[in-house]
Amino acid sequence: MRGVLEEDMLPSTPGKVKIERAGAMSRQLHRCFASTGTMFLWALFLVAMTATYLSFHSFVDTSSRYFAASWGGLHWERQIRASASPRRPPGSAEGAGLSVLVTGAAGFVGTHCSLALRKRGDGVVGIDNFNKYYDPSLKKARRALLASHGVFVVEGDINDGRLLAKLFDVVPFTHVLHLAAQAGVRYAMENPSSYVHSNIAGLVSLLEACKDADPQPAVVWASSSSVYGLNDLVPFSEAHRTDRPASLYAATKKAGEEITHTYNHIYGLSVTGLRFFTVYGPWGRPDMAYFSFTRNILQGKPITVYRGKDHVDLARDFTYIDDIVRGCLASLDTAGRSTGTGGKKRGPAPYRIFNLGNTAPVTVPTLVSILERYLRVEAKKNVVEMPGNGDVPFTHANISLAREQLGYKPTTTLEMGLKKFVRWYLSYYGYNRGTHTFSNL
Ligand SMILES: O=C(O)[C@H]1O[C@H](OP(=O)(O)OP(=O)(O)OC[C@H]2O[C@@H](n3ccc(=O)[nH]c3=O)[C@H](O)[C@@H]2O)[C@H](O)[C@@H](O)[C@@H]1O
Repeated sequence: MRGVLEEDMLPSTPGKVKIERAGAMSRQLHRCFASTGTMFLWALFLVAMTATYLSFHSFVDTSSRYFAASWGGLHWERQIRASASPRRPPGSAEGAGLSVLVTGAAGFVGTHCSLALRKRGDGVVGIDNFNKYYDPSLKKARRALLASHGVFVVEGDINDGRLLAKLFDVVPFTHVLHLAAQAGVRYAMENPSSYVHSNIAGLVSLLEACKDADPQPAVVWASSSSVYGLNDLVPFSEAHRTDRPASLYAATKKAGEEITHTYNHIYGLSVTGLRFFTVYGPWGRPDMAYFSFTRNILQGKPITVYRGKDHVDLARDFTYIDDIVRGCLASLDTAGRSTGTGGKKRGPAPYRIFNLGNTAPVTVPTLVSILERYLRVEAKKNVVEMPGNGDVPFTHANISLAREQLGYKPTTTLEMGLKKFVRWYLSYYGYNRGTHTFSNL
């Protein structure tokens, strides 16, 4: 048996129902659209409804973005433009001035480079996500320092493609100095995904924005001495093997070198990768040994000093921040143009990699004894064998290539650099206000 609904739908005589239904429909249509005037009104009504829907949708979209994000709006755009404008005097010997987007601007190297650029009259806009890998109040203090020199730092993540696209919309940046990263060699065992998030996904997101930008900026970015991994030829040269990383951190930096190469090859982005060697100095990173040793020594807490196999001391080619800043600025100045526009390559663009080290390695126990001298406190040392946590026994940079092509010439010994660091540390953390005086600094 067929159901009632089914019976209603099937004609008793094929063809009959069509005629009847067609007649009924035309009567209905006639009623609805009795005149062309009514049809016009209906059309007008539909257009108005569609327009209302679309504008409401775009209002919701835009306002939700502004409520959710700390960026956007006319005032924000004005701040970005002002910060990005070079302020070199017209006709100055250095030329028109760069307009640089600095990622990780509230970080250690980012802050120093942003200040140096601003001081010589370049335009700088920073971006930083102020994550909690180490004390965010130090990052906020660096941001305040930058603000006092007219450098605006956007709070945002390099994984936010819409934010990056907006920044490039507002400013035709000539250069990107990409320093945002998840740093630290040993922390990669605790939180591996943070390295993939910042050093791989974040890097790709940034390069996508750079290749889409018109004009495309030249990109200078921070790789790491850790890419040399298990290489034991010294001093480390750019021509040596870098396919045996010892930590996930190093592996993400090495991946970054390969990823930037593809963007150079496919899209004509000018790329310079800088392999930094254990950078230290004022406003530095609290997770690094020289910084945490200083804190613990002053607080009377023990420090752990790692030692290599067969009781061999570990050594690092510690490089002072001012030398690194000079290397970064020279890289920006000599970068050469990206050749693509709107994601299309127009010709080959430079792809460079440089070691930026001090080329004078110092052992970790020597680092400790310099700090003890400046702090006038003997450290409580726990000497333990280096755990298998991604560390390498020594680093030592060959800097001939950077010297030749960038004019890079580090001038600060660890002794001199630590003196400046300790002076800053004592003042920043208020040690000089009490009864302590450090007249030796
Ligand atoms: O050159 C680089 O590419 C890297 O330099 C540093 O990494 P690292 O050299 O390991 O710097 P520290 O963490 O300050 O360690 C310096 C030395 O002190 C040793 N150390 C560290 C911590 C500790 O508690 N005890 C200790 O003896 C380490 O084994 C190492 O030999 C940075 O943390 C990385 O972000 C950077 O990429």
